[in-house]
Amino acid sequence: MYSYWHVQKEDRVAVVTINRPPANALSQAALTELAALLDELERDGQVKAIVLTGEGRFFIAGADIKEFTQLMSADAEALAKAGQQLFERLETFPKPIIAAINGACLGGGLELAMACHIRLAAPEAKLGLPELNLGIIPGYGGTQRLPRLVGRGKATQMILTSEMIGGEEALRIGLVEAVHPLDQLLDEAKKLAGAIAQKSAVALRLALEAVHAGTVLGKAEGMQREAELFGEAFASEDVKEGVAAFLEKRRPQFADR
Ligand SMILES: C/C=C/C(=O)SCCNC(=O)CCNC(=O)[C@H](O)C(C)(C)COP(=O)(O)OP(=O)(O)OC[C@H]1O[C@@H](n2cnc3c(N)ncnc32)[C@H](O)[C@@H]1OP(=O)(O)O
Repeated sequence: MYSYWHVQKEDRVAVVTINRPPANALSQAALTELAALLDELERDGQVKAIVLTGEGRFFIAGADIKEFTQLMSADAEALAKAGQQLFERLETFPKPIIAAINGACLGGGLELAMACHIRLAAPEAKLGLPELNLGIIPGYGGTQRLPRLVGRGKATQMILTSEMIGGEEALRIGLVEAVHPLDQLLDEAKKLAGAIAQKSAVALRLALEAVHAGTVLGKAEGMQREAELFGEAFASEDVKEGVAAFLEKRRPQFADR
């Protein structure tokens, strides 16, 4: 159904794999398909968590550089805005998205991974924003998200030098949450997604929104939003089940309502 994205749904988790040899570069067509795929995953009530990974030895080596040869300045601005919008959609997606970074995760690839909610990596992954090597700058949100994740100094250093770091270094600076051997990475990501999928879909959505609010609003407004969302959680059926299950010393069976 999609030319560049393979989707496997299993136990309420969708594993989405980009397959665009040789480097899984993000062409405009691949990004258009990703937007449609997100629509599908949002609608699918069976899917509660998503794992995003790359086929072969690359995660995503960036935007497709071959599409840059004819790009004019005005078109480039529009292209950046469209990419930013799509990655904003990932960041505000109502279901958790885990990036399983299996290999080169560069430029637009890292920008996509940074828009995901959680990142896991293999030690041999290579993460970086090497756009300056091409005489351009990151354009899909990299200059904004990287400093928020690793601090302004380290982000500026990575962007200005185009340095690529491995999974362990990415873990050390807070760019990824965990490192797993490559042959276990996908299983670990699925395991994490599966554990998350046990929660109420309502609470997952509200928690994601509350955390995101904190990154775009000031603290006082973020607190206000958290209180509102806390109130919304109490309007769900799942809160009754969660509290009853705790009191009855059993596992909750959430209806996701
Ligand atoms: C708004 C967003 C902007 C951006 O994202 S700009 C792009 C940022 N990304 C980059 O600059 C990364 C460019 N790629 C590389 O630096 C290297 O590649 C790697 C480090 C990822 C891998 O190096 P190695 O293992 O030596 O492989 P290889 O022979 O360079 O690449 C294998 C094939 O993949 C193609 N390729 C790699 N990255 C891209 C890309 N981003 N766009 C289009 N093609 C790419 C190559 O050309 C080549 O292809 P062939 O085998 O036909 O020669």
